[in-house]
Amino acid sequence: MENQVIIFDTTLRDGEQALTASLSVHEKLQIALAIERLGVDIIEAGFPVSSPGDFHSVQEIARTVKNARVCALARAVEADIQACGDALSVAEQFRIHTFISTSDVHVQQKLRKGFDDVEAMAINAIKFARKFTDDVEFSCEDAGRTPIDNLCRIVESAIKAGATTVNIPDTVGYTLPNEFGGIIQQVFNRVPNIDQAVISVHCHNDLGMAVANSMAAVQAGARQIECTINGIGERAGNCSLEEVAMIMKTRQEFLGVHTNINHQEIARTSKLVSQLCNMPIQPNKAIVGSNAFSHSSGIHQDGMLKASNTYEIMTPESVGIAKTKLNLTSRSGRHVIKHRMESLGYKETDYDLAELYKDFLALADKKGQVFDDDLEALLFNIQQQDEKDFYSLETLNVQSGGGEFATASIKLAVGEQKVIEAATGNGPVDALYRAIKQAVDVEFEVTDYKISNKGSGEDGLGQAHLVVAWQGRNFHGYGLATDVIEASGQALIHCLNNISRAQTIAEIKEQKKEANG
Ligand SMILES: CC(=O)SCCNC(=O)CCNC(=O)[C@H](O)C(C)(C)COP(=O)(O)OP(=O)(O)OC[C@H]1O[C@@H](n2cnc3c(N)ncnc32)[C@H](O)[C@@H]1OP(=O)(O)O
Ligand SMILES: CC(C)C(=O)C(=O)O
Repeated sequence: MENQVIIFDTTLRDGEQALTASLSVHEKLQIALAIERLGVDIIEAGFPVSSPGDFHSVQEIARTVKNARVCALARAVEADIQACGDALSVAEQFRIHTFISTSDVHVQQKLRKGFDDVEAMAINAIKFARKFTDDVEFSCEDAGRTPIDNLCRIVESAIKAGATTVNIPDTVGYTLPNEFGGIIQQVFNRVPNIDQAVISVHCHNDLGMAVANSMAAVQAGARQIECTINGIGERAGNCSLEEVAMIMKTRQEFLGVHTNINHQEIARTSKLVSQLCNMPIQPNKAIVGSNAFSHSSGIHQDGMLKASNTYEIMTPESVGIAKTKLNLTSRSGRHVIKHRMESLGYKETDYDLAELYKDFLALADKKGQVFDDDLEALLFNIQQQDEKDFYSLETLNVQSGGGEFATASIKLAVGEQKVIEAATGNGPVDALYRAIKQAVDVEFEVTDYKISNKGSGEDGLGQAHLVVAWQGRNFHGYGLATDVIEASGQALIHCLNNISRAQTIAEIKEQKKEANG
C-alpha cells in the first residue's frame, strides 16, 4: 500500500465557513500561498457557486498557485459543478469535489429524498464533473452515521461513475477512533473496485476526536486527510493539519506513512491564519499553542536542562518555533534559576542561590510568572538589602470620568525629600504616570502595561504589570491593590526603584573599576 498520505487543506472552504468576518480575495490568496509553501498537496479554495466573491477568489487562487492542486466544492447539482469548472479552468490541473449526504437523517430530513435518488444524483454529478477534469472527488456527507451497506453501495457507484478520490466524512464528529477506523476497514473489505480510488477522510471535532479519528482511518488504509490550519472549521472545527502532520512525522516508524509537509513552515502559517481569520489560538493547543513548547515545573525544567528529550517529543525548531521556553513560576526549582542567571550573565559566585531562590518563590507566589527582569530586580534587592526604597508613593488623588481628561495629584517620597506634583492626561493612569514622571528625574518609557484581576468578587485585587525601558534596558514592576489606579501607581514606583538600584550598582561597579586602576 502507498505510504504517502495526501494532505488536502480545506482552511479556505470549511475553515472559512466558520469565520465571523469575511476574508478579502487578497487575504485568501495570502493564505493559499502560505499553505502552498507549507507543502500541502491539494488546496480546497472555496465553493464558487455560493457568491461572486468566492468564485473570484477560487479563480485567483487557481491562477496563482502552482505547487499544489487547487480544488473547489459543489453540491451534486450541475450549476454548482459548472461554477467550479468555470472558476478553476484557469489552472492547468484542478480537482472538482462534489458531495451529497448519505445518512438516513440527512437523506430523509434534510434532502427529503430516498437513498436511490441520492445515489442517482451522485452518479450524475460525478459524470458531469468528469467533463471538466479527470480529477473528481466525491464525498458521502455524514458518512459516520450512514448505514454501512448504503455507504459501501454508494462508494462503489461513485468509483464506477469516475470518482478518483472518495471521501468518507465524519461530518458531525460523532464516531470514536476504533469505530471510524472500522468503517474505513469495512469500506476497503467490501467495495470491489476500491483499488481504483484514493480513500479520504474529513473529520470534525465535535467530541474532540477529529485528529484521532483521522489517524485511525490512516491506519485502516485511508491515504488522504482533509484538514485545516489550527483546526478551524464549522462548529468545533476540523481535523487540525499541524497535528496530523506532526503525528505522522514524530511517529513515522510506528505508522509507516509520511506526508509532503514542510514542517518548519507550520508555526508561521498557523500565525498568519490565526491573524487574518481573527481566530486566536488557545495557549495549550498542540503544536502551535504558545505553551506547546513551554515548561513550567521544576522537575520538568531540570529534566529539560539535562536532556531535552526527557519532556519534548519533538523540537520547537522542527515546526518553526524559535526555541523552548522555561517559564519561571512558583513550581520552578533551583536548577532553572541558576541556568537563567547564567544566561543573564551572572556567575554562581555573583549571588547566593539559596537566598535568591527564597525571594523568587515569594515573588512567584504573589505574581505568577516571574520574568528575567524580575529576577535581576530580586538580585538588586538582595545586594541593596539595607537600603530602603528610594521612591515611595505616599498619597494619590485621581479624578476622571465624563470629562475630556483626567487629573492626578501625588505626594512622592524621593530619597529624603517629599515632592508634590499634579498632571492631566487622557485617562487616570496616563495622568498619574505623567505626575510621577514630573516628580522623578528619570527618562523612562512605558513599553508594556497590563492590568488583571487576582481573586474575585468584592475581595478581588487589581494587579498591574508594567515594563519600562530605561537606557536600553527593560525594568519590570508590579503593583497589587484593591484600586487598579493605585496598583498601576505602585507598579511604576516598583520599576523606578529597580532602576534606582541598577543605577547604584552601576556606580559601585564604576568606582571599583576606577579604584583598581
Ligand atoms: C458539510 C458541509 O460543510 S457542506 C458545505 C457547506 N457550505 C455551504 O453551505 C456554503 C455555501 N452555501 C451557499 O452559499 C448556499 O447554501 C448555496 C448557494 C449552496 C445554496 O443556497 P440556496 O439555494 O439558497 O439553498 P439553501 O442553502 O437555503 O438550502 C440548501 C439546498 O441545497 C440542498 N442540498 C444540500 N446539500 C446538497 C447536495 N450535496 N446536493 C444537492 N443538493 C443539496 C438542500 O436540500 C436545499 O435544497 P432545497 O432548497 O430543495 O430544500
Ligand atoms: C463536504 C464535506 C466534505 C464536508 O465538509 C463534511 O462532510 O463535513
